Amino acid sequence: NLLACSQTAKPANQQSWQTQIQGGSRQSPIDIRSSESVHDPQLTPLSISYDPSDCLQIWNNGDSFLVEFDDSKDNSVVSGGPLENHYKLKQFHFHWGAENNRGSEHTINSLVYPAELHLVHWNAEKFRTFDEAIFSENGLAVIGVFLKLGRKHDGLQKLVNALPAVKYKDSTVEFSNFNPSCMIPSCLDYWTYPGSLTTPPQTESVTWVIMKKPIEFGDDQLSAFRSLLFTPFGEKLENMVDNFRQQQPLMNRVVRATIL
Ligand SMILES: NS(=O)(=O)c1ccc(C(=O)NCc2cc(F)ccc2F)cc1
Ligand SMILES: [Zn+2]
Repeated sequence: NLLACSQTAKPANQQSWQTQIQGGSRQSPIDIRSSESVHDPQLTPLSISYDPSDCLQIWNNGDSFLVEFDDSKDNSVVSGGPLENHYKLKQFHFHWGAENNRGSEHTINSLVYPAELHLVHWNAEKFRTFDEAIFSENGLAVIGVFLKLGRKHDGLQKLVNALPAVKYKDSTVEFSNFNPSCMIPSCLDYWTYPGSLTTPPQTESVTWVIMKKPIEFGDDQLSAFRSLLFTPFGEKLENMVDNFRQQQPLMNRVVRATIL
């Protein structure tokens, strides 16, 4: 039985207003104001199933570290909820802050989390490749999961132990048999809205699904994220921190919520 999933958030300071991308009408991330979200009874539960044998490698791309999956088969997919088709998992990555009072890209009633997980999927029924989908309407579905500091996350530790091998930009390390399901909250309540990539080219091709409940992870695990570098070997050391985008105007969009 699911615990009451309603999440009460304490409002924090207002996010600073940022100039919006030229001509963008559906940019991400945004602040989700729960009182303005629309409960949509037609939103079915998400169907998420991942195959750990699809996990290939970890890559420090200079923005974040990406855990990349083999998307040549149909084993790691998400469907249901707001999604018309099934979407294949391509990679997951995180955004985090230099300090615990910032890090997430989305916020809930201005409540910021120290980190946010993005599981990036592409619409394999409508498009042939990820690169095609990324530039297309309904091309991508990204599941966002907030991380809050607390108990160490046992499932995440395997990933944390591999991070020293990808300390520098452009480094990769083989990484296998990891099941990202361990990072999905047990409560499957979510918000959903039409948005964009949060890094260039910020294409407006993303259906965002933001899980209402955060997962917990430990201080040492967040420290491991913060000891990655933006810079390649041999260059000045710049810690990979504050790799989140400033929030964007909601414009003419509605955030829908589940009633689970
Ligand atoms: N933070 S987020 O979840 O919104 C996000 C997800 C994926 C990407 C991405 O794949 N970029 C690289 C990339 C860009 C392209 F334009 C084409 C291919 C490609 F791999 C960027 C941001
Ligand atoms: Zn992201």
